[in-house]
Amino acid sequence: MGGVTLARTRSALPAARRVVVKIGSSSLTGTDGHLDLDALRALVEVLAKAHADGTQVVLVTSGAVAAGIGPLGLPARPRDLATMQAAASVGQGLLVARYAEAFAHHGVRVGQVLLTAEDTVRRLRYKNAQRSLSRLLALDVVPVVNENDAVTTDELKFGDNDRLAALVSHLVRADALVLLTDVDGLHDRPPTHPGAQRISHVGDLAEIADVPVTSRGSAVGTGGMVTKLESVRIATCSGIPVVLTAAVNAARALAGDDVGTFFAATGRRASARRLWIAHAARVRGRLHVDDGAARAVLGGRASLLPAGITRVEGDFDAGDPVELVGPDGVVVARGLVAFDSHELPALLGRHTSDLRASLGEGYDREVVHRDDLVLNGV
Ligand SMILES: Nc1ncnc2c1ncn2[C@@H]1O[C@H](COP(=O)(O)OP(=O)(O)O)[C@@H](O)[C@H]1O
Ligand SMILES: N[C@@H](CCC(=O)OP(=O)(O)O)C(=O)O
Repeated sequence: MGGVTLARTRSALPAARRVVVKIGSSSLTGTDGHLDLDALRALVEVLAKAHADGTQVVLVTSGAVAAGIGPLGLPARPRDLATMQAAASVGQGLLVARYAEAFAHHGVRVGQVLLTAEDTVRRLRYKNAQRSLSRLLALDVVPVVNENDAVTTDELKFGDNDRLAALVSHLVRADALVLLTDVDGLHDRPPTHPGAQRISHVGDLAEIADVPVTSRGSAVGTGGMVTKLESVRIATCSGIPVVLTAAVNAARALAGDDVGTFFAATGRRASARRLWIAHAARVRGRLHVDDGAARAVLGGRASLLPAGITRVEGDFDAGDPVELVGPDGVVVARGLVAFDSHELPALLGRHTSDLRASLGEGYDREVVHRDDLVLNGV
């Protein structure tokens, strides 16, 4: 599709050849917490029509945990990891079976793809997921994506599907992302507040910096508006426009009508790895750096060496995401650290030649390599 101009207006939607559509738990469940089959079928009808019109569709769907609540006789959505895993394991099969039936009704085949955060950060796994998704699309199948909740751990979990959807959009090089939820877009205050107004167009996220959003979602959703805006940030800063609207408006959103909130694309595509580092859900520690190191890193070309680190916070392993904090307490960058936290205190403030001489080869390496560093805001 076209370049920057198209992706700045809603005309990007009808022009899109490939869209990622994400539906949240809140839109797929009834008040009793069970899967709402009518809502699911209504969405499928819209997506099958888009598919028939020649748009490639990737569906990112929540609802596995919600779909497991009824069959397991749970009183409400579980909050502990083990019961969530169990509910998702029972619910995911049911969820995909319902999608397969509903799409089959329109002559469309679906393929289940379960991803973890690891699939977007490890290069080989990223390539693997990309190959699988693009083959499914080439075979005219609608991939039905969810997080692999039954096996993901707390540390490496997207948790909500909003960020997963943004990374999937990137993975498949989507022309647009549609986030479907239980409210018609971003409002100028939480929509339960009297007088809340829908915001129709956001050209840049800075415009809505003062809009109050809560991370408390519906009874079954996760993350509320906060994770949706994080997803919007990941997508728009990598060139993908987003529409955030109520599930009942899905068809109109795809048609480019004025429903929900349209977020214009602001940046160019970045690698999924860099996006993940920049937006990784859980930073495991913080490296406090001196002024010289902060400036060297902000300059964009330097790796972080032990000599520039003044203090280490947190308990992390080599490979974990950490924040780099300047002397003024401001986070300057995020990166993947190359040492375990317990190894670092002995290295702080020391020059690499000194470290090599006293501790041996391997200890003279960068603490965060520049390829693993992303400046604040990408
Ligand atoms: N400023 C705001 N504008 C719109 N919705 C908001 C805002 N602040 C908080 N929210 C809440 O975010 C909720 C949607 O998030 P969530 O329940 O996680 O949905 P989903 O299951 O679709 O991911 C809405 O029901 C709404 O109450
Ligand atoms: N992967 C989980 C989704 C977690 C969740 O609630 O996400 P969301 O409804 O998008 O806020 C599930 O299928 O239940």
